[in-house]
Amino acid sequence: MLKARDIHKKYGSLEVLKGVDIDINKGEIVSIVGSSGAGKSTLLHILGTLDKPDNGSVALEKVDYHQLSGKKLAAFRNTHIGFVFQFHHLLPEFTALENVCIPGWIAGKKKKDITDRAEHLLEILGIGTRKDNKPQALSGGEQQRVAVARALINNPKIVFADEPTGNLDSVNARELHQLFFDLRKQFDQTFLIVTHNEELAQMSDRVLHMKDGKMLL
Ligand SMILES: Nc1ncnc2c1ncn2[C@@H]1O[C@H](COP(=O)(O)OP(=O)(O)OP(=O)(O)O)[C@@H](O)[C@H]1O
Repeated sequence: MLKARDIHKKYGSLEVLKGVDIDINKGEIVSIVGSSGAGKSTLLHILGTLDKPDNGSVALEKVDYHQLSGKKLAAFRNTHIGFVFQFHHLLPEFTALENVCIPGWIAGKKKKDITDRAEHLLEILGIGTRKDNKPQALSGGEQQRVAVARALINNPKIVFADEPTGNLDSVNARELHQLFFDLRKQFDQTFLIVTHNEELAQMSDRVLHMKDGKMLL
């Protein structure tokens, strides 16, 4: 489903990615691990369209999306790619439900369909009763679940998660890990997760190890 070849990236004279290949199949939950500075987040940002590679290609179901630009790239990102970050980046003035709906509104889908799916996702994630609260009234774990629901609202082909549980205590982290697997079971959802969490890495279908800008075999 996701295929990247020979990804290179430099920041000034710093060579951060030195020819990375990656293949992810539909419905897989894959973790990327490696020491700090290995280039994991840079790779995830490139795969997720948030940054461009200097060289190499990235295709999602055969669409080489780094060839897209402007509005086409933004639309591709919004409809096909979900993101979960360490800090949830929820909008404080909107309720949990509204935060989940926003990417659906941007995609121009029917309001009722978006609301129904958002409510369903919040239910699955165990926070259905908290939907009318604004982020500040939610716990860290609840906020992160809202962020996961938001990532899933447009039924993305893949979700990229960068240290999704890095800011959570171990109980909340474990619960969120379990939810990724529940979502895979329910939607055949594909996840690529950068993590320092050993437990999450071990639960994954595959673990990819990065070192000094390269994927270890
Ligand atoms: N925008 C940028 N400009 C300059 N250097 C950058 C930029 N982004 C990342 N780097 C550098 O690239 C290297 C790889 O960073 P990256 O965040 O990808 O590593 P990482 O493996 O995700 O590390 P960590 O586990 O600490 O998050 C680091 O040396 C970092 O300082």
